[in-house]
Amino acid sequence: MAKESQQELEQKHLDEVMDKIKIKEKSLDKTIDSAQGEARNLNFHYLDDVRLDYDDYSTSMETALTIQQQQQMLKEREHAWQQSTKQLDTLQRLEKSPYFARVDFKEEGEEKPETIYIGLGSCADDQEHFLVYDWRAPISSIYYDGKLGKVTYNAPDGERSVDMTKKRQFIIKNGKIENMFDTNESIGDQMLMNVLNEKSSTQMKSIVTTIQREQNKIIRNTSADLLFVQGAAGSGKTSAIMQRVAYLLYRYRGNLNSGQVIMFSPNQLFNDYVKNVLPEMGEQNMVQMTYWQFASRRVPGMKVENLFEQFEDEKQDDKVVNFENSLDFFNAVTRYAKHLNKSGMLFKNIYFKSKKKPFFDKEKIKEIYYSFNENYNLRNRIDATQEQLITDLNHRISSEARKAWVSKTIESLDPQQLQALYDRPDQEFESGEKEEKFLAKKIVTKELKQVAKKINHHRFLNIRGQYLAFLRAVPKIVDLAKWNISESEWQDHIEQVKERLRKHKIKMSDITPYLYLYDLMTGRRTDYTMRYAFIDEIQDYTPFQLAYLKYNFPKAKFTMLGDLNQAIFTKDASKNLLSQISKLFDPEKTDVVQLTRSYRSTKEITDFTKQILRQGEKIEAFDRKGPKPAFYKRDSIEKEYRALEDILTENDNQNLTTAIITKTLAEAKEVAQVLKERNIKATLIGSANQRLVEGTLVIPSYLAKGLEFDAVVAWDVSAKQYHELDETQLLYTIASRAMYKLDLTYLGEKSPILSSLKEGTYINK
Ligand SMILES: Nc1ncnc2c1ncn2[C@@H]1O[C@H](COP(=O)(O)OP(=O)(O)OP(=O)(O)O)[C@@H](O)[C@H]1O
Repeated sequence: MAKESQQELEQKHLDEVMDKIKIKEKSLDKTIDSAQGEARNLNFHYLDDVRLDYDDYSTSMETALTIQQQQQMLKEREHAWQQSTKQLDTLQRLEKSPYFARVDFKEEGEEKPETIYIGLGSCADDQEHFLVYDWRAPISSIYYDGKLGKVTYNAPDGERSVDMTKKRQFIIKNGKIENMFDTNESIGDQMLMNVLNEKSSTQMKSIVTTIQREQNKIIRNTSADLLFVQGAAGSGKTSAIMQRVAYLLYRYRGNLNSGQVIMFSPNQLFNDYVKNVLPEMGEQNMVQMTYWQFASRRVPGMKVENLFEQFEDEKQDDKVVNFENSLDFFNAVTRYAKHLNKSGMLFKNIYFKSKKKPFFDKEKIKEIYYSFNENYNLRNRIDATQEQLITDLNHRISSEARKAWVSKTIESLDPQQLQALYDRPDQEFESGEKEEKFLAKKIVTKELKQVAKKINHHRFLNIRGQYLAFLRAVPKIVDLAKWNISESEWQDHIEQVKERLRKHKIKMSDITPYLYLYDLMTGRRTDYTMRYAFIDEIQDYTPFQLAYLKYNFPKAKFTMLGDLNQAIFTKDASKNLLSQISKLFDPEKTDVVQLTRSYRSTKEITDFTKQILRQGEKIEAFDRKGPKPAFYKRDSIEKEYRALEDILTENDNQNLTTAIITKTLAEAKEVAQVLKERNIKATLIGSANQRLVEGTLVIPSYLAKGLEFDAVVAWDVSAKQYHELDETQLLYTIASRAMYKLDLTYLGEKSPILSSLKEGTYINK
């Protein structure tokens, strides 16, 4: 049959489905209205029906039962109502474009193929016959996974095999089939091309209709404890995670909710960028935070080095930092904490009234702490110490009541305050002395509450001191020579940490060991609620941080995604990250997936950017055409700015959104300022707390992570700016943000990192 008439038939089917959806919507609307009405009614009569008669004991039991029954009914109604609203929500999403694919397949032994349509949600007609299958349903997997012929998928009762006879894709807009393709490939390139040709936006899009086979593997993996995805820039790692979360929430619905899924993302801007993907698929967003937020909310009194400081601090890459980021160091903390069970725990005095004489002396606390036998672990020890201190505190109430400050306090009270101390207004006492004793006790008990609070909050622990003591003990635990660190270098480091702690500051490389030590010392309970943890841009994490995350979320399965070529914080140390991480997980339960095809950029840009990476990493370009990347060599800053102006005008004329990406924040500020003076509208993204907006942006490299733009201007890629070999990853990250057009300006000499590009893969302008 000609495509035309096929399309007519499909349009007819589509019209029928849409009609049925509309009818369903109407009936659901009614159900919701009446459920709401009933709930309201129930609430309204609630107070009438429940006659609260608590004075009479015999009826109070009855009252309680009535309340319970009423509440149960309300809950059920509410549940039905919620179900219906959820369904209505799905239908409304399906209404305009109910599905995007069709597959025909024959079950074994069957003659006639079955046809199913796949869309963003499921919908069945009144006879419970599915009009549309959710893309996450087991059977839908064959659409993404296989070619025509024999294919298998995982049904709830195990693997099933079917013969797929047709695979058809639709582009449907407002109820009309605009185009359709029959394909044998996983997902036809034509459909993908259509999607990829769309313009960039400030919000990430869902890729449901064109998920690729390799990506599907990531999305539907349920067996691995650690799923590690190494993927080139633009290969859809982030997109795949978002789809995976949606998939998991569907697959385990009823048992898994979005609050049990956590995602660590590179920065707040990025969170903003992806925030609509899940809601558009009808799911709630997971818990999302940056590692910095995760760490710093635990230490409210301290200033943790932030992204900006971390990036702009030149000395980041030294050997001490590398050591502190390692698993060796993690193990050192673990060993040190174990040893604390025998000795070495430090304590602080607890003061009350007098600043000179402690109320509880640290030596005394230590004695209590170590008085418990060896079977105690650190957590029990702290609990038992806390209990003992509270008991001691209570014993000291009488002796404290005899102190001078107490009678002075009583004298200073006004009649009202004094009155408030009595149990009853007309309380009588045998003698004045007894009365005074009574009041003194009251005052002391009240005042000692501060001490009790300190005890209960474990203020007797000396966490900072303990961290420093640990650092001092490190040379005894680890052979520092192995890390090429001398005794005196280590001592210097300790002094620096000490000095920073004194100012309530801590570096990124110290905060995680600090928290880990604290957790072990106090036996803080780790987070058992999280079932899935996602870590994007894994290359910017240290093995220590990953080990800590694993410790902190013991029940979670991990999905880690990254591109070791984009390590802009950990640089070369990231190269052996994978081998370090794999030590943390059972190898049997670790799956590694490689994504090599890059979807973000045109072939011209991908072919250009991959040359920046010397090792000739496996990166395949997707065959989409665009202009070749262009270099603008200029010999004065004025001319460089003029070139920038020309590029921006050209991009504007082509309706492309441009991001000017600079190396540092200071540069970004400067470029934004100059553009302003020249009356060119551009928004400076100077902090991760800002919003992405439409129009031209000026943004420093480390904030551009994970984002993408129609056009990128890599500002000043001169030899002066990028000269270290380990800045390769940085340049690669910048250049690979471009989807369609990439321009690179520089003053004087081009960076040596860009010197061996093949001729013909770029132009000079
Ligand atoms: N299967 C797909 N269908 C359509 N578009 C896709 C697909 N996979 C990826 N893309 C698109 O490619 C672009 C890059 O995807 P994404 O940001 O997820 O890649 P990434 O691997 O996280 O990149 P990076 O590491 O560089 O940040 C996005 O615009 C995304 O929509």
